[in-house]
Parts: sequence; structure tokens; C-alpha cells
Amino acid sequence: MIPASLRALLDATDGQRRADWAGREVWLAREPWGELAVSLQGAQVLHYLPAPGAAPAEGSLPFAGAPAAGASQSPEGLVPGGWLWVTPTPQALPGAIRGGIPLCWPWFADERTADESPDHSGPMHGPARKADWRLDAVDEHEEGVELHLSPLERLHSQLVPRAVIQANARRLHVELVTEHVGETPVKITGALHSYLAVADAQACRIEGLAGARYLDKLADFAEREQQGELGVRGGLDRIYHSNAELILDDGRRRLRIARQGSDSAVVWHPGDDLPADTPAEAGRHFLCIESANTRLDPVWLVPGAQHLLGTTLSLASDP
Ligand SMILES: O=P(O)(O)OC[C@H]1O[C@H](O)[C@H](O)[C@@H](O)[C@@H]1O
Repeated sequence: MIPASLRALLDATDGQRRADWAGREVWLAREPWGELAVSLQGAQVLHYLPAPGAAPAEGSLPFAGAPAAGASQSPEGLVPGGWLWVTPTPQALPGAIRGGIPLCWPWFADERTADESPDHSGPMHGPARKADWRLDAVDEHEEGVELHLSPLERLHSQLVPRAVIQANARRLHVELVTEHVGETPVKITGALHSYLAVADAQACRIEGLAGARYLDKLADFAEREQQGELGVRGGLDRIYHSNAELILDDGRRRLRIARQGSDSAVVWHPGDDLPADTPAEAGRHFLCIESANTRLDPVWLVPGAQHLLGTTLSLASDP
């Protein structure tokens, strides 16, 4: 589900091009394999939709395909279509866009280290999601596309990040690679903060977490164990200590979420307590399932080493 204005830009795209959306430069593709939209602010994927017929049928899904020509938009300005969700009322620059797959780097939430932010004032989720990134390369890849991006400015004294985004008719894959180019070991956390489009967050089920230990951020990080599979009811903000493949079932689509380099799966929905940039009706239609490194699995990088944090989305019906 994406804002109607972004949908209109995609509709006017034949092949690949750059455009302006919400004050940000975006890279758009509308090709035989499907659609992709990426914001150069934050190297943030905003939209992915495999072409109808290119991927296996999903049944009758209200949000599975692009809207029919002339379909009316909801009052909030969101239109169905795609696996990701973007708020129809994003913050103005230099704020970050809520939606798609923001890159949280080099720390998750407020888990900054003293090195990174000596006065503890660094932004929530790190500077990468608000920074300007450059598109270094666009390659054809497995009958789809592969994008390489890097930040325009240095974001850390010892670490250099880059992002790789692969999209084809079957899957979306995003990876955030951190290279240590300095002299002393550095501890990092971070997240690929995926906002997944769902019919109704409060009717979603996530498979793959039964028996996993988690930190409940809404209960002062109390440690708990997941009893059975997770059914979302109300607001939740949890860090699961798990590297398992997950399936998000919203009753209409079963999305497989694989993670690489991540032993923390963050599951977040604010319930009725929505952020200021999210209208009530729109807020029902996302659920965040994040491929993360958190206080449960921070990564110590030594000089010369690199770390890859990744996520791969595909349909659970696909092999
Ligand atoms: O509002 P943001 O800075 O984008 O953060 C949104 C959310 O991100 C993560 O999922 C955290 O676990 C939440 O505690 C936080 O509220």
C-alpha cells in the first residue's frame, strides 16, 4: 500500500527513471518482472510488487496487485498494491519517511555506543535513514534488477555502509553491508525496519517464533517466552532472539521473511498509539518485522572485517 501520488509516478513509468516524490529523489522501475521504488534519502525501498502472472497466483488479494485503472483512492490517500506500506503523510525533510524498508544504522533504536554518540544525542535508529545516498550502479540481475547504493557523506569515523537491493518476479532482497576501515574494534547494532503491507495488523499471525525468548520493550525489556505462534493483538514492541525464517499470514497473503546476519527479529506495531505521521486508517495496514542486530546480538567488528545484515521477502507458496 503506497500513497496515491507515488502510485501515479509508477503508473507514468515505463522501464526505469528518476523522479521527485515528497521532496525526495526516488528511483522507479516498472518492468516485465514487476515494480520497485527506492528513495535516495536513506537508500530506502518504498515499494515492491512482482508483476501479475510473473509470480505464482496469491488468490483474491485486495492488496496483492496494482489497482485497476481508475480505481478510487482511499480518503487517506493510500492505494492497494505491493508488499510494503508507506505512510500517506510523510514528514518533511530532513525527517525520515515512515514506510518501506528504512535502514537503521549503525545502531538500532537508541542503542548508541559512547563512541558513536558521546553525549548520547544521536538520532533514534542512527543517521543512515535520514542521510542522502547515491545510486552507484544498476545491474540487470536474475531477470530483475540489482541496485548498489552508498551514502554521500561519511556517517561514521571507522565504518562505511553500503546497500544492495535485488528485485525480480519472485523476491525482494535487501542487504546492508558494513565495512570496518578504521583501527579499533567497533560494536554495532541496526535494522532493516520493514513496514509490511497487511490487510489488518490486528488480524495477523506470524509463524516461526513459537518457543523463542523475547524482550518486551513495552514492559521495560522484560524477558519472556513466546507461547505458541504469535497472533498480533493490540500494540506490541518485541525483540525476539531468533534467526528463524518467519511467515507473516494476514489471512490473504503468506509472506516468507528470511534474514541474514540477524539473531534479532523485531516485531512492532504501535496499536492505537500511532505516530504523528500516520493517519488512523492507514496505520491498520502495516506490521513491522525487522531483520535486526540489537542488544541481544550486537556485532563486534574488527578492523578490516565486514558484516552483512539482510532480509529476503518472497511468497510462502514459492519454493
Ligand atoms: O518512530 P521510529 O523512530 O521510526 O521508530 C519506530 C519503532 O522502531 C522499532 O520497531 C522500535 O522497536 C520501536 O520501539 C520504535 O517505536
